[in-house]
Order: sequence, then structure tokens, then C-alpha cells
Amino acid sequence: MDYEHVKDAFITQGDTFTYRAHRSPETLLPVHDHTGILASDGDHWRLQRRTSLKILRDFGLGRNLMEEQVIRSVHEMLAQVENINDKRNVDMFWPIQLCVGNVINETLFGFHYKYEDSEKFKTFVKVVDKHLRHLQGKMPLLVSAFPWLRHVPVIGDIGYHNIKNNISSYQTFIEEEVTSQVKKYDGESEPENFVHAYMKQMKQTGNPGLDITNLCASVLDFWLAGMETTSNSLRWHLAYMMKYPEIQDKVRKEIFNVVGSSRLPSMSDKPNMPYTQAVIHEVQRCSNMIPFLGSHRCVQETTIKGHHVPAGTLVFAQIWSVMKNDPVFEDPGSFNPSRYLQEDEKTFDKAVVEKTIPFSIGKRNCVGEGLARMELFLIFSALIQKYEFIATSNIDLTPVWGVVLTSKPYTCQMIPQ
Ligand code: HEM
Repeated sequence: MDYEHVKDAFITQGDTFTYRAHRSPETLLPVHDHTGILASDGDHWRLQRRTSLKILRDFGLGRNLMEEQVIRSVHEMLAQVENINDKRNVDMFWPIQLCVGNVINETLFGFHYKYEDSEKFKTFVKVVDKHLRHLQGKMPLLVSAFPWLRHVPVIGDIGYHNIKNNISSYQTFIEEEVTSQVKKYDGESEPENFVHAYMKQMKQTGNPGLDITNLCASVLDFWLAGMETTSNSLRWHLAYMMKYPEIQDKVRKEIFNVVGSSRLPSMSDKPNMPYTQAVIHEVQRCSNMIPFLGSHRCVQETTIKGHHVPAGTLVFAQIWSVMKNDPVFEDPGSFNPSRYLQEDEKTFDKAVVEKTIPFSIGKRNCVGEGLARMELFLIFSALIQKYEFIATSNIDLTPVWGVVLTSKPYTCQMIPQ
């Protein structure tokens, strides 16, 4: 499957391929199947997706709430890192995890976890992390291929029931936070967080599909789809920068030229920082974090580029293969951000950018793409502006297998700039 196949299925024939399989491992993500965005389909999915996108757009475009939230989180992360006395051997796992987690938490619930008081949050993050890792084990994949195996002792327990039971541990966290925000909503003032904005939509539209069950499910989707992806991507960014220090220096030089050192980079700087943008594209292409997309069930018989696809076929688009193998990427195995820029080093090569699709394309692409792109730019550029990162352990860029391909753990020396 190449880019043209994915484009034909997901864009040209978008409506035909927006349905899900409704079998594990997807059904092991939400508490109830057919709720929220990630695991639902049909008119219900359309309603939930449209509602979430409207809220995110109102926050991001209308009032810039989103950028302010990310920058607040960056400030907190930098303050935490500054307090580390010995910067010769630092593990950036938790500072990055908390920074990204706090952006989602503030977007959804309107408050930040303080670093010194984040045990509840850390426990939740660990449960989600464990859940996503277990989902991609051999047994769940076996049960996914042969759903009747979930009735077989041992295989069914490891591959299905134990994982299903895990869900309740993170659901408690979600329900507590949603309930607390629901109580605070006065119905009058301009919503400042997702829960309040969703409640306003419930009230304004009166649509029975917008209810507390689906609010909780959408909130959970944001955590599941938004945290591991974004925080791992940032860890990949630092790993690549330490493996290629000359590229790290070049990014920093661009940041100093455009932003200076007295303030943090902002979204208005982004158009003037083509090299930093090219590096972010290339890290996303090379780290290629999502090995399998969710299933896209075909609802009516069709053809994709001459291949017959019967109704009911499950399609798993290989965006991994597009970013690895498309001929537009010359020498695809090498890490080369300059491939995104023309000779003037300012203008993007549109053909190369078009095939870089870490957020997928079409009707079921990433709902959080705008937020994730903003986070990657603001958090990555702030870190490179403030510190030089030098590896103090081996940087092995072979990924660790999972729902999201992660970087191997590493430590670094951080030299203030
Ligand atoms: C670097 C970060 C991220 C990457 C690489 C990424 C990637 C993806 C991809 C490839 C899909 C499509 C899956 C499919 O076709 O089934 C997806 C879907 C989704 N993403 Fe993201 N994502 C990221 C961050 C986020 C964030 C920050 C959020 C929200 C806070 C988010 C929310 C979602 C949701 C809700 C869906 C499901 C869309 C649907 O089923 O209609 N993602 N993401």
C-alpha cells in the first residue's frame, strides 16, 4: 500500500472507510463500545468528532487559549528542570510526560498538576502507559485475529479479560475529574475548558447523543490518543538531536536568530523558523511512531486503485510504510531535515511535506493534530533554546515495540545556554 492508495481510500472515498471493526484491541480502549470518538463510527462518531473539533478550534484559533496553556506548561517544566542540581546525568522522561499531560489536563479540566503534588496524576499516567503496552502484546493480537479465543482459559484472560479489567482503574480518575468540573459549570460564563464547552454544546443543541457518558469517553480518548503519542515524539526529538549534534546546533542558531534568548519561542515565530520545522517533520518521519492505524472498515463494495475491496473488509493503512518507502524521500534511511527545504533553505518542498503523514489523512485523521503540532514546536524549541543536550548513555534509535513505537530509555547532560 502506498500514499496514493491511502489517499484514494481515506480522502477520495473518505465516507466509505470511516467505520471501525468493533473488535479488540480497539474495544479494549473505551469503557463502552460506540462511545466517544476513537472507537465509534457512523452518525454518532460524526457528532462526537465534530463537537470536539469545534471546541478545540474555538480554544485554539478564536482565543489562543491553547498556546497560553502550552507555554504555561513549558514554563513549569523549565522551572522543574532548573531545580535539578546535577545536570550531568538527567532522565527527561517525567519532565516531558508531566508537561504534555498538564497541557491535556488543563485543556480538559482547566487546571495544572504541580510537580511536587503530582502523585495522583503519575499513578494515572502509569496505568494508561501499562494498558497501552499490554494491548500490543502477542495474546491480545491473537484474540483480535480469532475473537472466540477470549472464551479459552488463560489465553482469554491474558489476551482480553485482564486488560478489560484494567480499564476501570483509569476510568475512576476520568469520572472524578469530569464530575468535579460538571459541578463547577455555571452555564453562563464563556467555557474555559473542554468539559464546560461540551456541556454548553449539550445545552445549546439538546442533542441526546451529547451526554455525560460520551463526554467521559471523549475525555478518555484525548488522554489515550494524545499523551503517549506527543510525549514519546518529544523524547524521539531529543534522541535525534543528541545523535546529530550538528543539527541540534543549527536549530539553536535559528532560534537565537529569530527569537533571541530573553523570551520563549511562540507560534508567531514558527513561519520564520523553517529549519526547526524541517527537523520536526524529519523526526516524525524517521521515528514513524504509529505502526498500525486503527481499523477502517469498508461499508460498501469498491475498488482502490484497481484493487477490488468487498464490503466489510478491514483496512489497516500503513502510514509507516509511506514514510519509510515513498520514492519522494531520497535515501529514506538517513536523517536529513534538509530534504524538506529547497536550495534557499526557506521554502518547503511541498511534495515531500505532503507525504509526511504522521497524523494520517482524511476524515478519520488525528483530531488533536493542531494541538500536537503546536506542542511539538513550542516544547521542542524551548528545550533547545535553553539547553544543549549531550548523551550520557548510548543513543540507540531502534524503536521499542508497542501501540506507539517508543525510543529506548536514555540519559543526558544538559548545559544551560
Ligand atoms: C505527536 C502526536 C500525535 C500523533 C503522531 C497522532 C497520530 C494519530 C493518528 C495517526 C491517528 C489516526 C488513527 C486512525 O486512523 O485510526 C490519530 C487519531 C486520533 N488522535 Fe492523534 N496523534 C497525536 C496527538 C494527539 C493529541 C494531542 C490528541 C488530543 C488531545 C489526539 C487525539 C486523537 C483522536 C481523538 C483520534 C481519533 C480520531 C477518530 O477516530 O476520528 N492525538 N492520531
